Amino acid sequence: MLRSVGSPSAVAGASRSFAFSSAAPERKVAILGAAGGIGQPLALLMKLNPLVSRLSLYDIAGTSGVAADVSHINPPAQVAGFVGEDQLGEALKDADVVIIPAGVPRKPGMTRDDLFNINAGIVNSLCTAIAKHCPHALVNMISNPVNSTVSIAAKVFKKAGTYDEKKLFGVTTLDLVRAKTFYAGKTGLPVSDVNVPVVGGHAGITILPLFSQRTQDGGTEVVEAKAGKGSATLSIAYAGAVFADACLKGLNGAPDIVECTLVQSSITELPFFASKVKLGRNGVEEVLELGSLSEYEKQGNLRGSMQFCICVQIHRLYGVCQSISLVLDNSLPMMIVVLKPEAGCYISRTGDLMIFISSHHFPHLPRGDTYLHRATGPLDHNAAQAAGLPLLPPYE
Ligand SMILES: NC(=O)C1=CN([C@@H]2O[C@H](COP(=O)(O)OP(=O)(O)OC[C@H]3O[C@@H](n4cnc5c(N)ncnc54)[C@H](O)[C@@H]3O)[C@@H](O)[C@H]2O)C=CC1
Ligand SMILES: O=C([O-])CC(=O)C(=O)O
Repeated sequence: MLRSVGSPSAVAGASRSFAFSSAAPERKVAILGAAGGIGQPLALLMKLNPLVSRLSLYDIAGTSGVAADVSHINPPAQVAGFVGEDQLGEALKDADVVIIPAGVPRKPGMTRDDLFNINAGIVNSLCTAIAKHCPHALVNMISNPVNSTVSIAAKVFKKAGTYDEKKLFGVTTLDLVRAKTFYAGKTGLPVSDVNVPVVGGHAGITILPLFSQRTQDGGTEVVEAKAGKGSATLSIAYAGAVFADACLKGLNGAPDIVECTLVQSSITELPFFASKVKLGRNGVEEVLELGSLSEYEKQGNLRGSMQFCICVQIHRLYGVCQSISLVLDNSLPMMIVVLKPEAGCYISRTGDLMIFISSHHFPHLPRGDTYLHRATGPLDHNAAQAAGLPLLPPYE
């Protein structure tokens, strides 16, 4: 571990735009995955934030160098680097806000959901540690697929008895940042005059900006431009810093802090939905209504919601599945799931590949419980129950 020596701020006005008040209470922010492509510039931006008094940088490797480097910047936040699981508890202790960009980014040709298997495990173990060491912290989830990793975090916190729906956020701020930039670019308006709410989730058609396809495809645009060297890092570091700043302002009691973010919500039929949220001393103060939508937006919302439903199903399957991918068939989302062998015995007609969806796309897959009184079809009875999924109708 490496600790830096804090010095009084010699850089007057350095990135003061993130500040709310110089007489703010002491706040500790922890970044998990701090040595990565996002983690490093995010560490820099959080060091510049005068609302941060302690900055804790955690990763499985490489944080000593990042912490040493960032600690030399003048704003006064104390920086500490922590490496490896043994130091995770200390990294998290007393944190007010935990930001999680830990996990693998996608490569060209991949969807965010292709990252599920690896990142779900990472998020699972980090959230288990958060529940133990800083159960009251606000948690800002950046790791993809955000639509599912937020659900996994909720599940871990519920299991630990620490879940507070007001304190868990999927960071969708980059969608807003993009929407503002693209809209301003198109209209010639100053970006500071543009405000485009983006609702739904953070993947493809689940991202519902109110005007532009480009925001939905913004992530893919960067993935392709980086040609295998990762996904957006600098813009999401900026977006993550903007959102964390809003969280800190809310915690400190600043009035009227509203950001779009993915939270537990009852404004649609989905358990988690990104929309405008008022932030306060306890995290979420109010989830604001969507307001009126155009016909196009309503349609987008429907399609996005359908895909998002599948993300929710995925999170239920976590633990019994070996791999999951999503495909779009005639614009309808379909989930392809390969179960872990230990999830139960099942006879698969297509190797280990099982295709199903919770709705009516495949109503007649074989199941076998009518005559054999046990599952024999591709969707094993026990696995389905473990995943909390409805059983499919018997084979006819
Ligand atoms: N929410 C959003 O808007 C965005 C999300 N992302 C997502 O953020 C994630 C990170 O992206 P990058 O920083 O570019 O990836 P990266 O590979 O450059 O960095 C990830 C870091 O996570 C660390 N890590 C891995 N396992 C860990 C563990 N168990 N504990 C702590 N740290 C661990 C790695 O050592 C690495 O330093 C990806 O899943 C990416 O898809 C990326 C852009 C935007
Ligand atoms: O597209 C990706 O893989 C990373 C991401 O979430 C974004 O840039 O919005």
